[in-house]
Parts: sequence; structure tokens; C-alpha cells
Amino acid sequence: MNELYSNHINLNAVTNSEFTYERVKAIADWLLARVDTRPRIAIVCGSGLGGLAEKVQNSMVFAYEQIPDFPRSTVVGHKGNLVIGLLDNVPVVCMQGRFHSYEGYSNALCTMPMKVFKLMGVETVILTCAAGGLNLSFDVGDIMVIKDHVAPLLWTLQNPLVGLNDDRFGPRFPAANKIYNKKLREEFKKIAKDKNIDLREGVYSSFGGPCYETVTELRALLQMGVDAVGMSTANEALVASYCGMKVFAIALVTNKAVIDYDSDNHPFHEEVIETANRRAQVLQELVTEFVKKISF
Ligand SMILES: O=P(O)(O)O[C@H]1O[C@H](CO)[C@@H](O)[C@H]1O
Ligand SMILES: Nc1nc2[nH]cnc2c(=O)[nH]1
Repeated sequence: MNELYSNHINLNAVTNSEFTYERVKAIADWLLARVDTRPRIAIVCGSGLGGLAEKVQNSMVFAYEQIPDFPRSTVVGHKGNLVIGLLDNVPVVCMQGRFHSYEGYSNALCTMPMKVFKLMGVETVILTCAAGGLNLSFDVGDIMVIKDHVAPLLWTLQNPLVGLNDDRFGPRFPAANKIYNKKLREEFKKIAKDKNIDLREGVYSSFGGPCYETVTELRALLQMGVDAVGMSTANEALVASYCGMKVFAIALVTNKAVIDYDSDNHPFHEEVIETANRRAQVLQELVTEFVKKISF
């Protein structure tokens, strides 16, 4: 098991080509052989947001290290479990923790679970993440529906789709202008409105991390129209959409991006986790309701 990890010295060099259709199918089949549930919705829990997975009932919990060829979670706030079961009676597969390139994983490896979901029969992927709020009108604790992304890593050979393409997953040259499904965004906004929960909508940008951004980087992003910044999600959204799944993503604004050169403030992960814990319940409520709505 996990031959890849023992043979590879540099997991940051694992490309798309390493995860052949057959290899990904073997992971999907391994999981499907162990559960009765057939999820059509996958949920990725971001930093501090893994509590949602605990709401899943009749669940089978697989630690990532149990699953053949799966990477391991190394970040605080990412438990590292794949949870399969029922969220308010809707069959789901839930990543309680995701993979980031700053953990030393290539983007191909970080996003490999999206392909597993595809081969498990998943049709819709819901991504959640923690992010720094850049839009000047955003407050800590705001929930932002992601409508587009700017992801400089994906402009490079760290694009997760680099390598031999297998058309059974998706096309060689996928479009990226409609990754975040409009109907799903509208549906989610309706749910929030009915519950009197304020929402934001905007553009997410992801960097490789693990450092947070410099003031000048943030100012440049602001000029580009970016509203929130993180270190994940865009890569997963791209691959999920490439595989033909519908994508919906939300960012929780866990801290304010510092765009003043002389400010004494700075972002730190404990604050990110603390805000996520504080807002987890609202987020869980919205996502659960959303899952119910879109399951029909
Ligand atoms: O995107 P998620 O995993 O939610 O977490 C965000 O928060 C962490 C930094 O505090 C980074 O991992 C960043 O990507
Ligand atoms: N890159 C980045 N990731 C984050 N995750 C949570 N907050 C932030 C932030 O301010 N910047």
C-alpha cells in the first residue's frame, strides 16, 4: 500500500501522469467496496471547518493513511479523514482536511481526490476554505461565495492538469471561465436569504503558501479585483470542473488582509482556526440545507 510514497523522494514532483485512470479507479473502487452509500455530492472541509464531517450520520471514516495512494494531512485544523455517510439523509463523501502545495505536495497530488470523487459517481463538489479578506468592505466572519479565481500557481507547471491527458477524466484544454456553477451560487444565496444570513460574493485568489502575502502582493491583488485570498480551493475547483462535476465554493473570511505597510497587525493560523470555529455552525447550517436542496 502507498507504494508511491515510499518510492518518491519528492512528492512535489508527482504529476498528473502518475495518477492514471486505472490508479485513481483502484482508489475509488477500494472505497466503494467498503461502503453501501453511493454519494453524488462531495464536500471538502477547509481549515477549522471539519466539524461538518462530524454531522455525517451512519458514517464510515477512513483515515487518509488507510486509503491506498492517498496523501496525508499535516496541517492543524485538517484532521485527515474521508467520511462517507448521510448528511441529513443525503449521501455524501466528505474530506475532513485537504492537501496543500505548501505541505510539499504537487497540485496534481493535492487535487487527485477530485478524480477519485468523479470515479465514485460524484456529480457536485462543494469546496469550503478559510481566506484573508481583501475587499475593504469585508469583515472577519463573512462568508463569500466564490464566483471566480486568480491562481498564479496554476499559470505554471504546477497546474494540476499538466502531464499526459486522459480524456476519460476530461478534455486536454478545459475552459476555466465557468468553473463556479451559477445555478448553485444562486441556490445558495437563496438559502442564506431565507435564513437572514448575510453573504458576500467575490473573487478568490490562491497562492502556494505557507507564508501569507506581502503588502504589495495584496495591493496588486486588490487592483485585480480579488476579494479574498487563500492557499487552496482554486486547484480543486479547476480539476473538479475539468472532470465534468459541478463546482460550488465558499470562503470564510477568517482574517483581514493587511494592506497598510506600517500596520502592526499580521495574519496567523491560530486566528484563522479561531474564526473558523466561531463561524462553523452557521456554515454547517447553510451547507447542510444546500446539500438537501441540490440532492433532488
Ligand atoms: O484553504 P484552507 O485549507 O481552508 O486553509 C487556509 O488557511 C491556512 C492558513 O491559515 C491555509 O491552509 C489556507 O489555505
Ligand atoms: N494566503 C492566505 N491564506 C489564508 N488563509 C486564511 N487567511 C489567509 C490569508 O490571509 N492569506
